[in-house]
Amino acid sequence: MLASDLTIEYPAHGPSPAFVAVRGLDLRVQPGEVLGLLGESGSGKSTIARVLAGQFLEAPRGDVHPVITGGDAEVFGESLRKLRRRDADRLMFEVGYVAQDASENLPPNFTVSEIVAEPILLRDRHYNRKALEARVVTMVDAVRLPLSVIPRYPYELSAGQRQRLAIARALVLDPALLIADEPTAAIDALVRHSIIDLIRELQEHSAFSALVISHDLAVLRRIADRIAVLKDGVLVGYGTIDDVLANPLHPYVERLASELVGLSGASEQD
Ligand SMILES: Nc1ncnc2c1ncn2[C@@H]1O[C@H](COP(=O)(O)OP(=O)(O)OP(=O)(O)O)[C@@H](O)[C@H]1O
Repeated sequence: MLASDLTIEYPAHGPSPAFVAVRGLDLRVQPGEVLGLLGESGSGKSTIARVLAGQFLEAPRGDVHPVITGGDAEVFGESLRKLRRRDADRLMFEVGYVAQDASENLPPNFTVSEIVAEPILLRDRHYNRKALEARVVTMVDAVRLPLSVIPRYPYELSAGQRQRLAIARALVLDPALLIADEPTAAIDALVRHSIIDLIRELQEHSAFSALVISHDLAVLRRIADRIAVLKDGVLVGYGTIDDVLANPLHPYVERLASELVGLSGASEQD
């Protein structure tokens, strides 16, 4: 994945004027790398995730979808600026996407089995049923869910289990790139690390590239090889976590670095 001078805008709608959410972004996720995208609320992280996952050609009723108004991004050589509906469907099968609210938006009337199997059937509705069942078992097991959840519905699972289910669904087609938007946001602190460690473990096993988004540096420290720091839609830090924090190029990064020093000072005193 390569973004060059990428600018993304929400067009004017109703009384709301047009809004540039991401400006002049240069970003690359290398093959097999986990890149962390860090930034405070409203900095444009979800907009980038949605665009890079190719899920920006449609918007929910009454809303607008983001538009690439400058530069471009390429995902597996596909220009997102020129993306058409047909290409977006194909991209959906190549990029695993865990949206920010994925675990809360799982189809309520589908069982775990149907939810994990759905992307396979969308790609090939004649897929062999026995192979499909076997793939569901493999994925449920891979995300460390008990096989007893297979006939259950999302509302019967805990928030952490639903998140594992969303990850299983995103990875069922063996994507070469995973985009995970705040994968630990809806989960209590105790389970948070286990979800992040699970993504890292799956990534190491299957060697996919990943863009993991979080507002929490501690989360990214656990998983990312490098980070990109976003502030008000602009990249203000990019590199290994240690390099970015050691050479802050923006007051926001400086603040992050000093907060971290404060934290480690506090833990030394404990
Ligand atoms: N549909 C929309 N129309 C207009 N502006 C929008 C729309 N969706 C998001 N924005 C604006 O774009 C900016 C970036 O939003 P985005 O959701 O990408 O941020 P974020 O970093 O993911 O925030 P959070 O961590 O809170 O999810 C925000 O200022 C937001 O208000």
